[in-house]
Amino acid sequence: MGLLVDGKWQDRWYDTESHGGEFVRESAKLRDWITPTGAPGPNGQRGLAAEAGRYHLYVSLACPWAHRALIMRKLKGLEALVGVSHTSPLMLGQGWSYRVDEGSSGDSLNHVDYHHQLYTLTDPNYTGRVTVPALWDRRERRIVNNESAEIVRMLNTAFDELTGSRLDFYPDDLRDVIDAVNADVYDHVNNGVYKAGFATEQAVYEKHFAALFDCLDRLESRLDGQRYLAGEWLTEADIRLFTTLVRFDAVYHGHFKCNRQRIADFPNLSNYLRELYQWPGIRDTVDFDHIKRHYYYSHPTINPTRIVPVGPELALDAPHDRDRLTGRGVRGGE
Ligand SMILES: N[C@@H](CCC(=O)N[C@@H](CS)C(=O)NCC(=O)O)C(=O)O
Repeated sequence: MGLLVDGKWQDRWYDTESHGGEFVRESAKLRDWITPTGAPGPNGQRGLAAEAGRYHLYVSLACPWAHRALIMRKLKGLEALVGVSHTSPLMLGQGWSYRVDEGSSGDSLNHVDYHHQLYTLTDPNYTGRVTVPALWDRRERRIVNNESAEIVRMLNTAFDELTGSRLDFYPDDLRDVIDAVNADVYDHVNNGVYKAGFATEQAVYEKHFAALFDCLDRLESRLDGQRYLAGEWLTEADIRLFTTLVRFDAVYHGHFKCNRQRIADFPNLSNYLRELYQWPGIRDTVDFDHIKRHYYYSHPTINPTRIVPVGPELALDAPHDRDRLTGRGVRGGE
């Protein structure tokens, strides 16, 4: 694991020491947008036109951020239009790799061995962390965007003319509620598990542990009276929570020491997790072998033996009770 400095790869673990034991996530740097016509993005970002076959997603099947993009690609019917390559689950000295012998799909597009090479193809002097997901433009041979929250939004709308999909995971009238839930879930759950797990000071770990479970308690209550996070419609807020929940009992509970409870111990969250896991298409995007091998094998500061636990048994295919609440599916699909 490491990062690029002036285009040179350096094998370095996160620097928590200069932040008092805190893991501080770096903001994504590549922020262009795909739009239907190539018009600028919502905040004036450089726009690139949606075209069949032009863009390619580089993901890790282990990564919760990349997983958001994979789910959106699936649910929006983009599989024939946007290709995918996945890394090996093992993120070692050279970071994410496309070594087929280590479980990657390989990179049939650019034939790189390591994900950082895609960043230096984009900018030979790139400085920063080298993360998945990355959305690649085959025409300009560069990464368009490496922020999953934005990739999800682009996939939600940019290709609709080409696919005919009318599903809307970020409807106008629900944006305020989605944005508010996302902010809470991002800080305390999606990133919260990392802040607890990568902390190198006891007090820092305990602070993030408490904030994580306070947020899970809030979500548990919220989901008692409504089917999805924004109400009766499944939205991107649910997809963003799902990718952390589905990894929780298998990885975050043990590896990141987020062990006040398992998700299986929260009646509403566990039923909600099962409903989403069973949602047509979603189960196919979940790979527990990659998930478990990645975390337990790639973080030697946390798990130096690299032993990957065998359990737990997960019952994600068991029936759920969410039909007791009104659910209307995804907006646009009615
Ligand atoms: N803000 C980014 C974060 C992505 C991210 O941190 N991905 C992790 C994998 S789960 C990664 O590639 N980490 C490598 C590193 O930090 O060096 C996003 O949501 O797209």
